[in-house]
Amino acid sequence: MSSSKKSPGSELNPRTTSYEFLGPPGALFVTLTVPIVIYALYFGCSEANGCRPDLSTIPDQVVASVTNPNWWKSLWDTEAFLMYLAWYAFCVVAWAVLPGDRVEGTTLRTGEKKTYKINGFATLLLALGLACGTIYRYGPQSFTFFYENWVGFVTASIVMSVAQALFCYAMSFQEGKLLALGGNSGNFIYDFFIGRELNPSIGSLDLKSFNELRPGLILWALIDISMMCEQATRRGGVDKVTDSMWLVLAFQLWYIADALFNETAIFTTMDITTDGFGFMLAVGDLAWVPFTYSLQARYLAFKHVELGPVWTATIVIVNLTGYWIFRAANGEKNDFRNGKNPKNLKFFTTASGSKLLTSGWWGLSRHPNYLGDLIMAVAWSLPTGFDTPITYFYVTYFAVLLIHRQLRDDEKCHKKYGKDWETYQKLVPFRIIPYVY
Ligand SMILES: NC(=O)C1=CN([C@@H]2O[C@H](COP(=O)(O)OP(=O)(O)OC[C@H]3O[C@@H](n4cnc5c(N)ncnc54)[C@H](OP(=O)(O)O)[C@@H]3O)[C@@H](O)[C@H]2O)C=CC1
Ligand SMILES: CC(C)=CCC[C@@H](C)[C@H]1CC=C2C3=C(CC[C@@]21C)[C@@]1(C)CC[C@H](O)C(C)(C)[C@@H]1CC3
Repeated sequence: MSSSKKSPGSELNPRTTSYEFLGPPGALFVTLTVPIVIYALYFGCSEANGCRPDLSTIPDQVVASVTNPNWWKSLWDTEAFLMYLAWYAFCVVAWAVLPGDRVEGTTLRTGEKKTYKINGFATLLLALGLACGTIYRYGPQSFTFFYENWVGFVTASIVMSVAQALFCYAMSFQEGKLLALGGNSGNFIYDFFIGRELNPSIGSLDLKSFNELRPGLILWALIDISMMCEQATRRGGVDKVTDSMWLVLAFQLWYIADALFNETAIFTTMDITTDGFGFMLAVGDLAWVPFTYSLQARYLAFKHVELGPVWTATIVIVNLTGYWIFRAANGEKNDFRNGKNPKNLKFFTTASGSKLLTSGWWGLSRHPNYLGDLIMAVAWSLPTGFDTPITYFYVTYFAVLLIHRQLRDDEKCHKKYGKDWETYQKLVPFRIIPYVY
């Protein structure tokens, strides 16, 4: 920490009195549902069923697997678990040894600022370099292990998420910890899910930002590459990979590289400023992102969709439009929160002293960045064609997540800015999509 002003006591760590996610039952529901959905997307969208599961047989299949006392053994793979641990260790070692600037985050309730090491992009380049080197030297068939051992890797990442969430929950009871305002209800299920401590760390390694940007996000890139290799192996070479697979790979790698290139922009997001690090973020970062966001690439590994130039160009335009809105909006807010206003945008000064942009992208809606992200989500699913709705799961889930997130953020800002937030809502009436929502 860069300066010490107040040490966290009960006045800085008040009890959480209002619940989100419908309280402990909702938190328990999401805790159990997220791992189930990750497995269900794998079994429901498989090569065997062509990603068109026969819904009438699902109840019988579920009963048959759950009544088999050894069902859990089919989810466990020691080799995949060890490989996953090696991957996680690689990310930690890369963070420790690769050079990177030390950058301060936003000001915490204590008046302090945390310092973060910025070398996520270098870690991505190293991981991509090693993966591409392996594929170049030994061929695409040497990099298909994620496709072949999918379930084992999913289980490994879920075990890691549970372990980290439990560890952080236990450590949050140590003296002097700054807690998340929303994660200190006293109810284990709820606080474990939301995250009790705001910024848990081991030494100078901040677990929340590390997990959000490195082991899960970079793994997503490697999984996509592995899916491309699976398709290349089946089709007889990387030069035979379909245009649809190249599009998904290019769009998602670009998104991941963008997040890591703009690593410091994460410090003004809700996850870092507001949420604790609990099971929600741990499983979201480590399991959900790599194994559900790569669904389109996994589908294309076994279903070889050819788009042709017109569809390809159309989808590229959709993705570029989304990316332009997403990057410009996040850039405007991030610059502004770091005391810069290069476009001379209009703003509104609240009684708290904090300012809110009212022109540029942030004058069009209260979350223009969500709109750009959603448009990109559509562009990532379109290359899979229209044979199955399951590859559009990401678009549907993401729309629900962003609408819910917007509601949570509105509530947070209302608490923070009071009447000024209502004035701001009148100045910028649309929530996400200008003139629509
Ligand atoms: N791919 C994925 O799965 C996901 C991607 N995302 C992306 O992450 C990015 C960050 O999202 P998120 O953290 O939810 O939200 P935002 O980046 O929109 O941050 C919200 C915060 O910005 C500040 N703010 C709100 N309005 C203004 C304004 N007019 N001017 C200046 N500051 C303002 C407020 O904080 P304060 O005033 O306190 O500074 C508010 O709490 C988005 O691009 C989103 O699309 C998010 C979730 C999942
Ligand atoms: C279902 C479930 C458990 C959901 C938890 C939500 C998480 C999956 C998402 C919460 C916020 C996220 C962000 C990104 C990935 C998804 C999660 C972790 C993000 C890292 C993706 C890349 C972007 O450029 C980003 C850095 C802006 C973004 C930050 C928020």
